[in-house]
Amino acid sequence: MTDPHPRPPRVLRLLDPHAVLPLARVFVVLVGLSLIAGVAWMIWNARSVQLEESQKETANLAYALARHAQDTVKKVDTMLVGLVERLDVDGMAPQALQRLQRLLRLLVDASPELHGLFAYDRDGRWLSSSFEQSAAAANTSDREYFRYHRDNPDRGPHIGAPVRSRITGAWVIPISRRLEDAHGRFAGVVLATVDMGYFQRFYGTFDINRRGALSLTLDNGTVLVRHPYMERLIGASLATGPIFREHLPRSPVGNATLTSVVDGEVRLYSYRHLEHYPLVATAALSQAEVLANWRQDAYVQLGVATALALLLGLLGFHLTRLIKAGLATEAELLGARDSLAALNQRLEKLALEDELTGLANRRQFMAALDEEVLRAARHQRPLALLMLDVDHFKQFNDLYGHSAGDQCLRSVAQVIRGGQKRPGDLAARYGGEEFCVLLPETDMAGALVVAEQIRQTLESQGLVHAGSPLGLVTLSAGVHALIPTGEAESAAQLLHCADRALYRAKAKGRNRVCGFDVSLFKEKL
Ligand SMILES: Nc1nc2c(ncn2[C@@H]2O[C@H](COP(=O)(O)OP(=O)(O)OP(=O)(O)O)[C@@H](O)[C@H]2O)c(=O)[nH]1
Repeated sequence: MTDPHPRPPRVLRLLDPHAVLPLARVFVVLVGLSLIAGVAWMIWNARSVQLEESQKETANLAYALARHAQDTVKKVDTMLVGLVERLDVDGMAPQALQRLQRLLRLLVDASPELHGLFAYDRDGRWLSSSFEQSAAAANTSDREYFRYHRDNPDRGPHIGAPVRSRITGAWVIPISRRLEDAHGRFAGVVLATVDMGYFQRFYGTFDINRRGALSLTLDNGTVLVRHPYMERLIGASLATGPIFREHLPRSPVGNATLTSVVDGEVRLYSYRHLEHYPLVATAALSQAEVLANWRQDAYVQLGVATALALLLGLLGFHLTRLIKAGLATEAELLGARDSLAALNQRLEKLALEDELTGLANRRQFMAALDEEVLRAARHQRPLALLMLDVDHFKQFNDLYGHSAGDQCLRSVAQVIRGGQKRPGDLAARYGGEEFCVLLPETDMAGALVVAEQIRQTLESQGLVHAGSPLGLVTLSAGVHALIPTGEAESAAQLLHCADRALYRAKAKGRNRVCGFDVSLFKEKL
């Protein structure tokens, strides 16, 4: 058996409006999530780009600081080399030292980075200086740089921790070289003090926002210069900080994002160890400041994306409501269509069926008769018609009443319905107490047998009819069969002849079957 409602293919099932509703919900959620995810990705990407750019900026800054420190120290050291040479050649006689003092003053006046130039003997006593002789600076043997050169044969430059000048009180960075006599013994120290303000002014020209930091340190972590200036950091040690502990031992140049050991600020750091001196230049920008603009943009973008996602959600909600309403309307329409179809079927049945007996009515019978006549004519096959009429039915009604008469007609109809043997046979109520049975593919002999069977069956039912001579309900039947010519009159001819035969059955005493016999009828058919 074929399924009256076959399952549609998968693609069509997806287009089914009931499947569309969850699909629409999933679609709206996915689009909303994709929107937010896309914007979040863009924001995160912009953050990485911003950090990368800022890190490049700090690397360039560190390079500029290192370059500046390198040039400054080199220039000062070149002067020290010249001074050592001069003392070696001219000796330390008072006249030579007086000439030296004039030179030292000229050099300091011509060098903005210099605070002062000094020469001390092996005991740390003042030999010559760019300053007038001062009691405070008369002996320098307690200074770290002096002790370094006294105890160390190294003749290279030495950069010391910052100290306060004993003459001016200013912070200075001491750069010094060892003096030796002809036998290579320690003979004293030449010293250049570099003005810390010189570095501070230079560092102040860079824009590092409010919380950035620039510094110059010895490679052991001792702070020489720090911008913005912090008194407590000058000479302090950053040796325990991550740059000196972890990064510098691995690479002389590098970048890192670190939390400052000084003030706890998270900064993007770039450091660079000078090529020829034990100095490290460091530039750092505050991560919070670097990301400030990005953060503001991110809030705006996220706000817009969230608003769009909400709007999308609202539209989706509205859309699903519309789909739901559409589905409900569709269901109602389908229900109405089904009811209408059922009603139509019922009306069709009513239009073709006799209400009292449930047999085909006269309209259906006439249509079937025309059709069967044409079919039989086409195939040149016999077609038979029985006309059956209940005997003395008027008396039955009169005796038992109209509703008992109806019931009797139903019983008769039941018997006649039982007379239909083949699927093509059609029993109908022709009108009143008169019935017809149409028998395709049946000749006169076969039709007479069917009619007789019906008559006998009714008789054998024993339906009491006091007004009938037999005391039972009986019927009379007229039968005719023919092979239609195909002309329109065949149907009328069949009806007419069967009716004539019925008339004859009635005339012959009722409760009998008569076939139409043309010889017995005078009239021309
Ligand atoms: N109860 C009932 N009676 C009907 C119906 N249709 C027709 N009749 C009655 O059937 C009777 C038919 O009577 P007649 O045509 O005189 O025929 P008859 O009394 O059967 O006599 P014969 O046919 O000559 O034996 C009439 O009294 C009709 O009123 C019906 O649907 N129900």
